[in-house]
Amino acid sequence: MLPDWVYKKCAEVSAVHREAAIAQQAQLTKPTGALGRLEQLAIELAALQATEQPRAARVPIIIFAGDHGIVAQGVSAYPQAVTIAMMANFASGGAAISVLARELGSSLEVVDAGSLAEQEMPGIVTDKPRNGTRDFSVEAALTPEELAFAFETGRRAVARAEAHQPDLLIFGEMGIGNTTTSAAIAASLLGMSAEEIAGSGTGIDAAGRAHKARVIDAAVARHGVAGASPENILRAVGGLEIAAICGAIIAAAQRRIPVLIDGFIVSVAALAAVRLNPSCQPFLLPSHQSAEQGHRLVLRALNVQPLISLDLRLGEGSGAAIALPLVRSACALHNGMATFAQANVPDRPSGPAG
Ligand SMILES: O=C(O)c1ccc[n+]([C@@H]2O[C@H](COP(=O)([O-])O)[C@@H](O)[C@H]2O)c1
Ligand SMILES: Cc1cc2nc[nH]c2cc1C
Repeated sequence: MLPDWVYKKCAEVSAVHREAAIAQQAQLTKPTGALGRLEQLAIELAALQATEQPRAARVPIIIFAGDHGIVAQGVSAYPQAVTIAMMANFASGGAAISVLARELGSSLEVVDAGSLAEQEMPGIVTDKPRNGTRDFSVEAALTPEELAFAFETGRRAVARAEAHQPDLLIFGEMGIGNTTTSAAIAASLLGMSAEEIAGSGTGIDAAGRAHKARVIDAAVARHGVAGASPENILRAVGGLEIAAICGAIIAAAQRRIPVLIDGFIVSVAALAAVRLNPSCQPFLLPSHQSAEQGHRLVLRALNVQPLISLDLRLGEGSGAAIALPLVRSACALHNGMATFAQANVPDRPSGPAG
């Protein structure tokens, strides 16, 4: 159902560079382990990038947008028209991620992966098989061909980003209704009830959340996708921007480009990517834990620990962008600190007493 490249092995993580980075960390002028998880981050990045000097300088941001037929069931606090309006806001520089991209010196590309926009929009790449998904409470969201197209959309975006020689990539998303879609995918992949995973998204109340969970559980049962293959889950209850991100993650890992994972929706796309192609797993770097209820469960399933937890629930790649300076600090420390020998600082004595 999906293109062959989706299943091709991702780049090898370099054990040689991991060992070299571990040895380098041990020589830096600090008590062993004193930089905590930043040490691990630098070591993993060195292994992923197969380099002695891990880098997080060039980090293009790509936002994939899509609309969701499921909004007809009253599952979002905001009108569907926000998706297209925010796409224009990203492109004209007024959205949170636009500000963060400028602050970080990152390029920002907006891809219409499946919004309801009838026409091409200025400053936005249009690359979609249809306008919006079907309402998955009544029929499958996508055809197999539409799903395959969305994966290619993700791969094409990564191929364009390669021109910037990225050290890392950040993928963001925009799509009113996409926390419902993501919760349906996550519930199906994890074999859990929507009650455990569905959150308040853009801000629905407790009654709205209970309704959202019922809509999801009924749809998962209707399509019979609890515990099904990721391909069937994405076709039945998926979203075009989510499938595009899934393809983009695999394509990035195949090109040895680590990805800083954003919030709930991007993490669900990452979980589907890992289920489709487990060799992309090491290339997923955590950023933040979103306020969306199910994010903790999805991060646990991905086996990653978030760097920060600031109750963000914006999406757009904003959590990853906010966490990027920590990754940059980890690299700068790894590459720039003096060793005990260079600085003439006495190291801890080796042996049992040391
Ligand atoms: O990234 C997150 O964790 C996150 C959590 C809640 C909401 N969002 C954003 O809000 C939109 C989806 O919310 P909703 O309520 O319409 O499903 C979508 O555009 C996401 O970018 C994002
Ligand atoms: C205004 C607005 C901005 C967003 N950015 C990402 N999701 C969003 C949802 C809304 C409603």
